[in-house]
Amino acid sequence: MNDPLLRVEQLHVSREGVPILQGVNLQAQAGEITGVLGRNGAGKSTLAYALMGLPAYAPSKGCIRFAGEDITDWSITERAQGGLTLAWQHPARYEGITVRDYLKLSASGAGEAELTESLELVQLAPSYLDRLVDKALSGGERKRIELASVYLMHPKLAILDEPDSGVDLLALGDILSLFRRLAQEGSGVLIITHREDVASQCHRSYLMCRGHIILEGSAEAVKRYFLSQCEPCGDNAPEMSGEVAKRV
Ligand SMILES: Nc1ncnc2c1ncn2[C@@H]1O[C@H](COP(=O)(O)OP(=O)(O)OP(=O)(O)O)[C@@H](O)[C@H]1O
Repeated sequence: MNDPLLRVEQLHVSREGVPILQGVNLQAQAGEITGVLGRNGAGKSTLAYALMGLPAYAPSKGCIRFAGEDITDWSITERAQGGLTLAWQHPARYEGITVRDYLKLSASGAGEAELTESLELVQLAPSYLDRLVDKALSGGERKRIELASVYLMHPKLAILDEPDSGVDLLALGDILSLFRRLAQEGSGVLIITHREDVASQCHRSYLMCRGHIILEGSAEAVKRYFLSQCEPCGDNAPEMSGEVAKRV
């Protein structure tokens, strides 16, 4: 098998002295959608921020290899220039900038037709190009615009942190078809989600629990395990030991 686009090995990340990720191993391939499924607090966003290179999430141990390079010590800018992009769980507002100009930050050479097509893919009318990316846009509209900008970037790897958050009115199928299209055009897509119906659309999935990857396998098998085993466990959460995920 080809070297994967992304290979994470034994990643450990702490926040203010508290260990959050504890030996995470995972891979993502170009042209595929990979899912990381887990309940609230499992460590999914921490993983996304560590992959993107946010300084507060620098790993204490482990290695991130991307497109054949060890990027563990690369800055966010270097990772972005290398083709890694993150769509945030809660997209930012950019006061005073139009949607057109915001999208052009992702694809400076894009013409009007390309910008309009990217909005169509997230079910927004072309008239949104003239709107401002400010508080007058709903959270769901900002999220769709952010997803359109990720599409326009054609990144090597798009990391999508809870990509459906705030988009209740947008049929899940619409955003999933956007991700499928990104993958068909050659990007790797890493979806981070607590929704098993989102994860079930991936080519492969990982199940994360309390900072560990506990299971990897086909999206359907991981979903089945999640639904049958992963009740919210609160204080009764199992102690994690060992760092090798079960394969299903
Ligand atoms: N600065 C911090 N200090 C201590 N614990 C932290 C800190 N930041 C995050 N955590 C804890 O790390 C765990 C993982 O957080 P993270 O946001 O990565 O989870 P998540 O899986 O993305 O959750 P959600 O689905 O709710 O967004 C949580 O228990 C959280 O409380």
